[in-house]
Amino acid sequence: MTPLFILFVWPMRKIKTTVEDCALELMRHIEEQTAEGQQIDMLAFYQEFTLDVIGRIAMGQTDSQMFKNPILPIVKKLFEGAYSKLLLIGGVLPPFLVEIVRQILMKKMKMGSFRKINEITIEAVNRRIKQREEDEKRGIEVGEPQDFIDLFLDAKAGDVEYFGEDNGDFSKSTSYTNRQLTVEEIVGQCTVFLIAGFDTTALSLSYSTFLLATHPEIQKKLQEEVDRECPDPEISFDQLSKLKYMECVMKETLRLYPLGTFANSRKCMRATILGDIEVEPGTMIQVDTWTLHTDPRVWGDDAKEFRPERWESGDEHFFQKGGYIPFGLGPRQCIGMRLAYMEEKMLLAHILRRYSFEIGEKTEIPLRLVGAATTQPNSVWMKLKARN
Ligand code: HEM
Repeated sequence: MTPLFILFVWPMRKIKTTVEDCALELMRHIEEQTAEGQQIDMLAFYQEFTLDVIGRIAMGQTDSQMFKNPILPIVKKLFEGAYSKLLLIGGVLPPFLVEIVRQILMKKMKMGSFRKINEITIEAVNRRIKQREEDEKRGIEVGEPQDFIDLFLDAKAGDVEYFGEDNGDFSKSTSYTNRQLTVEEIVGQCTVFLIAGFDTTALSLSYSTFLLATHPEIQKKLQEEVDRECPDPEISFDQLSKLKYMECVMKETLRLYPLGTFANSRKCMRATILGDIEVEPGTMIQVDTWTLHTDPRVWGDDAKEFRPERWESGDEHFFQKGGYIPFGLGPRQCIGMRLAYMEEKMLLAHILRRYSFEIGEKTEIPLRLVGAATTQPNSVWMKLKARN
């Protein structure tokens, strides 16, 4: 079953309030921890932020858990573990080996970090079911959904989008349903959101931060836009949509530092010719997103440069050429894209109104990239200079 429907029925405007709450909470921590001019590792701060957002919209968390969230070290382990490497090579293995890798992963998932995350989510879902039962006994009607758990509990069969084993051309995930979800399935869905939405967005924010600090003229132009479009203490949904240069910065960041690229893999369902290569049905194809995103035939001679302006005249031509796939492509494209962009815009706007990112002695230049399932910088230490 695809979690696709959930981000359609959940109004982004409602999520905006939660995202801004989390952004303001992070601002308090930033202020506290940089008060004496200390440098901070922005990667760690962004992970606190994105986990808080996902925790509050998908995991039944009711208030901020920043810098005290017991789930954080567990989730981080998921991305460091040996099985994230298995996940990575899974995309390029022959089908019979993919099945073996899948079995190993399933076994691993029943142990360790996944088990702990599952336990926490099961508890949250059961708590919500109990709460609803008690409310019903007291004659209290089910109100507006507060988060994804409510939406999943309310979902009827007709709400669920279907994707079969394949769509004729390629296949990816395989399961689907036509009935109300069980607790196990709801827990599975929430866990998918956690895993897919936590690290990716934190990393994208980290890379943007690094690029802004190393390109002060671009940071200044972005600050001018934020000052102009977001003059009030609270940033509205409409103000966010006016941050056009910010969008260019985010797109350019994901071009130079694509994430979760292992997910850009597909099983070929029909005999196909790619360039001068014949691809047999059943072959697993792994797209090399890093190379694609810096191909001079698509991007020009300055392909390796950070130049957000290249997006200012629209992006259709890049998509038409198939040269830009940070969120994948087709029916299984990332469903969290709008959420990720909103989180990034909201947080960066709040930070850049108050501070400028500056390189400090601890900043690693160039970034030291580590990891497996998602490539990530080892750290993104920054000085945050208060603006006048
Ligand atoms: C900058 C942040 C993000 C990046 C770069 C990113 C990237 C990707 C990529 C490359 C895929 C594979 C798409 C494909 O196979 O065509 C994917 C899938 C997915 N992403 Fe994201 N993602 C981000 C944020 C999020 C967030 C915030 C969420 C949810 C809270 C999310 C949820 C998902 C889910 C559920 C899938 C699987 C979709 C499916 O198979 O139907 N992602 N993402």
